[in-house]
Amino acid sequence: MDSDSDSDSDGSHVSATPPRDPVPPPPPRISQPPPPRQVPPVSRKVASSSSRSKPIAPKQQQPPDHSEEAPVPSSSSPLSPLFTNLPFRICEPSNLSQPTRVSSSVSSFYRLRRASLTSEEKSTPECQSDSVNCVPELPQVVTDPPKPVRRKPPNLITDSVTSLPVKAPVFRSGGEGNFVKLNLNGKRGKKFPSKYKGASKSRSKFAYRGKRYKKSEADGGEGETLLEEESDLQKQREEEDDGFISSVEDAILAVKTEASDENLTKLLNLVYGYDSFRDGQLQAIKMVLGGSSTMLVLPTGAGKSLCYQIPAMILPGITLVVSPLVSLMIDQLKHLPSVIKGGLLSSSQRPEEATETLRKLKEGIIKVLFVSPERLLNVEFLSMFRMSLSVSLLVVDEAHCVSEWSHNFRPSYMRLKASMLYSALKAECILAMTATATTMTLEAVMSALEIPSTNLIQKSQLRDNFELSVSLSGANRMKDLLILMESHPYKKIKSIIVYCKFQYETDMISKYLRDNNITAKGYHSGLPAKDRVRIQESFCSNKIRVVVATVAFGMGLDKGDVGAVIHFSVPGSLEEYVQEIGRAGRDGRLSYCHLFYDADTYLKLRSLSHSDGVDEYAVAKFLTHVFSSETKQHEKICSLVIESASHKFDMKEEVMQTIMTHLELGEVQYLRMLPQINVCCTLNFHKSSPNTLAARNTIVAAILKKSHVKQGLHVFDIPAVASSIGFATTDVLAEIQTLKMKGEVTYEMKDPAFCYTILEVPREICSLSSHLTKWLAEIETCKVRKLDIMSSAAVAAINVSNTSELSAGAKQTQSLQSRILNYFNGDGNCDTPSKTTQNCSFLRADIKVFLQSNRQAKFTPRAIARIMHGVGSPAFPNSIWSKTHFWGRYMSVDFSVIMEAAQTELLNCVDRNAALAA
Ligand SMILES: Nc1ncnc2c1ncn2[C@@H]1O[C@H](COP(=O)(O)OP(=O)(O)OP(=O)(O)O)[C@@H](O)[C@H]1O
Repeated sequence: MDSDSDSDSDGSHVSATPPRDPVPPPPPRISQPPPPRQVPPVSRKVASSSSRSKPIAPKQQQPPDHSEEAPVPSSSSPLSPLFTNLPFRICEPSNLSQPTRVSSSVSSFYRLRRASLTSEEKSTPECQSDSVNCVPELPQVVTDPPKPVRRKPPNLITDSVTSLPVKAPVFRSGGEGNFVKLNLNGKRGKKFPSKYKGASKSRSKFAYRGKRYKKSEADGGEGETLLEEESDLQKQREEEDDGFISSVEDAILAVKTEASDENLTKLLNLVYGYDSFRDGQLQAIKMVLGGSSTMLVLPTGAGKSLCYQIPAMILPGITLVVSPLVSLMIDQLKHLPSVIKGGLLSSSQRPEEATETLRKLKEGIIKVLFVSPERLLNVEFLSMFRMSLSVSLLVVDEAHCVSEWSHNFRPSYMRLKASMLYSALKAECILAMTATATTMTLEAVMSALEIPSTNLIQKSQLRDNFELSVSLSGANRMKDLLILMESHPYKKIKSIIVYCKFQYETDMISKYLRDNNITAKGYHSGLPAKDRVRIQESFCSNKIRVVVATVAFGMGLDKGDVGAVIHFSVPGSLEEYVQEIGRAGRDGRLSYCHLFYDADTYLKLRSLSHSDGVDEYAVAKFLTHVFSSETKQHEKICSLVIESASHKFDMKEEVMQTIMTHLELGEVQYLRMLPQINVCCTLNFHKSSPNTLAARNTIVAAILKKSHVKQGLHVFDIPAVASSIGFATTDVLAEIQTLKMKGEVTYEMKDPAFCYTILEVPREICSLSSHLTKWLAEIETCKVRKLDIMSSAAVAAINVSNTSELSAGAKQTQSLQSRILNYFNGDGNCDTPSKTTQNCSFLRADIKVFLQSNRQAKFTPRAIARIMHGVGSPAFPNSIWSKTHFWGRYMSVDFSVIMEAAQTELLNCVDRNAALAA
């Protein structure tokens, strides 16, 4: 497989349908519809009065830190044998402190999971023996778990990295299992019995009698008596739950009357079982309850979700949560406390599921709705809010995605401009949340969402329970990984994530680990959704010790006892690094994060950073096509077939989407984007004749007019049909679907396309394309710089381990921590010298030979530079061009240097051809 083509850039392809619950949810018990709005008496000055919250500092250029800089070691440099430079503290287990026990009242959770199974499911062998197999594949759209979950784990995560060196290690034996919500063991119940000790009297009684009942029934004994007892217990349980719900209602009412610390803490304790809020949580909740839009920056695993869940219980209207990944939404939906009814809407859902969610939303059953940015601003969705629903709070999760200067910019997030959100959704308040944003990113996000600089709550972006280490690696990286995993402390850690860059690596490494008796599975976005769910759940229930994954795994993963995160390759940025190590130590205990630094991989990733770059004339050609003469009619629905356009303009789909979104949301609104659909439809009429149907159906009549007949089938363009009768493309699609249900037609769709209508034609395509190209070039440069900064931090940590008195582990942790904190507190733009070469004597000669041997192709300087860097593009795919002798040969030479040389050689070539022709 080609390495760059299967790189998981960000996991955005991850999509899965939410799990379907085996039993239909009981009707909601919390008062519905939502009570009338009562604004709690919270001071709106909360943010400014807090000593911790601070306004965004003005942009600061980080001084270059050359003292720790080192030349990138060549991959051919000899490897230090058996990790002589491994920075771990090697201690005998006897010297280590005992694992911190986290008390967790899990019996109610177990009961909840059991209760949600039908009796047949409870008795299936899978359910008895393998909880993973019991996990439904298709998640249910609306959560309505039958029983409340009450847990009481401690508040372990501290707020900031203040004291260095790192805390004394708390030895992780791994025997405690998973203390957090993703634990699905509850289905099987085998791992929990010892924990029932701490459960309430009535619950342990229930668990015990349940067993007795089964046993005596099997014996053919006193079934009836036991049935009575069981029904008594059922009643008792219901009374208990009614009591619980009314206590929650009372606590909610108390907060509505006065949103005091005490009342909020009572509610927290009742619903979540936690004794206190973590740093930043209370402040954020009060801000939101007071109606102030807020930017919340807390480290990974600090409990950001709670900052919208609690307000959602209090505020009268709906809380909308925008998330970048469907898998993330599913996880968050699953983890809502039972007293909050949740739902999900995403573009990957089946229409019936979406309809059901919309119905529940209208009926007031759903209080928290997770929605993708694409869905959020679609016309149908918006009209529903305009007509009947009120949005009390709009949450932008992973808010850094709004900014093009973040590591994970999403064009669809550009749609979340505050002006649109306030006017289209009438959202009363916005809460933007992230764990990883530089000052520059925060400024961009807050400006887009119109959050005042005084409303920033920002804590340290790094937890202090990581031991961070880096070692130099190379051709023997897999062996190095195995040695690491067999050495202390890794060999005792029960839950480990290994991050790598390419999909093929996940399979290769997991197989290698399995061959060496380590239970491991590969995970990447190319796997079927069903397999991904299964792997994640096996990992969460500790059936798999190691998951070897691309970036597609882990965002939002809340498994408390992940004890180590290992980076098989250097991450693309410090943000990515912090997000990924953030999967470890969420239970507050010391966790270990090791990074294998390999210069070849760094160069390869640097080359890949150029795969989104575009040239001005390509952008101009693209714009000319978008605004071509056929598309200019007012209200005409235009379409751009993605695959052919991508090939024609040599632009990746995401780049075209970024440009289109900019044309919609930039200073001038040139166009309006419509839902992306397959535009080419081939229709086969079965029952009635086409003309009979057309006589009573406007859409069919339009289809007959606009289609051509090929082998008896009608082939047509959906936007063309829709435009001709002034309908939306979705109306045409819905009608075809209805006809199919009636047995009238069958159809096939192809050619996914961007659909849009033109609002204004740009007066000067040239200046617009120049502006767009400059902007895209800045994004490209920003991406490369982020990688350089990450690489430089890793190299500095390797070098620093030989230069001071501290132990290697502590020195490296300290070095990486300070780099990370400086980076996030500055504008993220530290001056890091590039590690690529600026000149190469044979480059021009090689380009010349390359051009001569490929006369038939139409190259651009960028296309040549990509080939020399071993990066495929839509018009020059790896499958064909990786066969050339020059593929990836100049990876170590700066991309712009190759582009320049290619430009000169291409001009020489044109001159030579002209001379020959003359
Ligand atoms: N006050 C608290 N006391 C104890 N545990 C808490 C508290 N608040 C949240 N938690 C727990 O912390 C864990 C992490 O919470 P959450 O998933 O919201 O983190 P996050 O900040 O969104 O992390 P990430 O950015 O990595 O997704 C959850 O298991 C949650 O229940």
